[in-house]
Amino acid sequence: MSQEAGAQEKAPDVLLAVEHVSRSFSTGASTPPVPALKDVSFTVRRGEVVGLIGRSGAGKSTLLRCLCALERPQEGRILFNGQDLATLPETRLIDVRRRIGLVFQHFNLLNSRNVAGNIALSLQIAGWPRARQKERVAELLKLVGLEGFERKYPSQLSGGQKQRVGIARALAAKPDLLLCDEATSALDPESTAAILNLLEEINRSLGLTIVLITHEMDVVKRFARRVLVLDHGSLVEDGTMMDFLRNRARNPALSPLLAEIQPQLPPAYSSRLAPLPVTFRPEVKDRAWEESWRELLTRSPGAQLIMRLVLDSRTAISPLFSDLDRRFEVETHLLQGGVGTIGEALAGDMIIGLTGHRVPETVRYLQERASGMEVLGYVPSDR
Ligand SMILES: Nc1ncnc2c1ncn2[C@@H]1O[C@H](COP(=O)(O)OP(=O)(O)OP(=O)(O)O)[C@@H](O)[C@H]1O
Repeated sequence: MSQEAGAQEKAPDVLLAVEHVSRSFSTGASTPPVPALKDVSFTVRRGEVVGLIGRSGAGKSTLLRCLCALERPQEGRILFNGQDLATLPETRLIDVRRRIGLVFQHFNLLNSRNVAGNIALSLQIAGWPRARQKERVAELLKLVGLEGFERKYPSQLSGGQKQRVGIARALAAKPDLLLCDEATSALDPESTAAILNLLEEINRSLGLTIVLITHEMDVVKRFARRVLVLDHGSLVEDGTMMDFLRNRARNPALSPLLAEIQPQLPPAYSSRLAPLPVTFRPEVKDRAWEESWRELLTRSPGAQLIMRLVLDSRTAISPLFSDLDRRFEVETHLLQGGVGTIGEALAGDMIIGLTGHRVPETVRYLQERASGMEVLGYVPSDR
């Protein structure tokens, strides 16, 4: 049995398997090659919606080009429907590319063709008989909410409408995978929300696998159930949005991305935030840390311990703050954030201040209950 057939048999629900993919670019004889992707591995199951995020230069475009077989990795395999795009002959790659629909940031519509003509172009390229093209175009216009727009030209459409045409064109030949490259980055917030809703609807109704590549954290938070994070060419996270929030403290690469969506300490507090005399280490039952808090209170009675808390849906809706007051006689101040929807579930993401003598016990108690926690420091008493 070939390696390819073996991979497909092992996991028939896996549409895409990226295995140890590396790609670098040479920029001249005297300079070392620039690594764009370093040993990247992940799989995407059929019907999944995955958000792939990274800052500028993280390697997103390079990965996208490898996924749609426009570029080959120097190392590793990219199995799409069990076929390795890294080694498949060019003649067979043409068929593979037809199984992948691409949605672009700047829509890439032909201005000389009307809406119907732009969508039909995909069908012509895929060799659909002319008689079936008209019916398929009508079906697609209905799907993307553009019935009655077939004779309009791109110049007569808004950005959101152009992207709907782009999505219809990408779906025309019934691909197995929809790859969206910064599909909402050129749109205003309202059109972004509408396009993300449309993609969600398409995933639900057609069961289509979608990989959305973006640098916008807000888009991923809103859309994807699973998040992949690229940083300097390496895959540094693969999990749910909640995993992502939980791991913030552990993985410094995530902080700048999460700063876009997570609550930040208000300036009145951040300007006074000081490091604790002894760092809280969640893994150690540390007497020195507990004693240092009591000693700090003698110098600054009423000091507030400042921490970031991530709560799962059950804890987020529980009366947690009054529970802390009852158990430990601490006051809890909600400084920023609260409870909202993350991915598909309700969750808490907040910054709180704790005052009281039993703050160390409270922090340990929260440690057991919170999905994620980070002690940021303390703010001295202003009394
Ligand atoms: N053709 C190329 N020649 C030389 N270097 C390249 C080439 N393509 C990409 N790179 C380099 O590879 C790295 C990753 O680039 P890539 O375009 O994949 O990142 P990106 O995450 O898509 O960034 P952006 O969000 O800014 O588009 C960068 O350091 C980039 O300069």
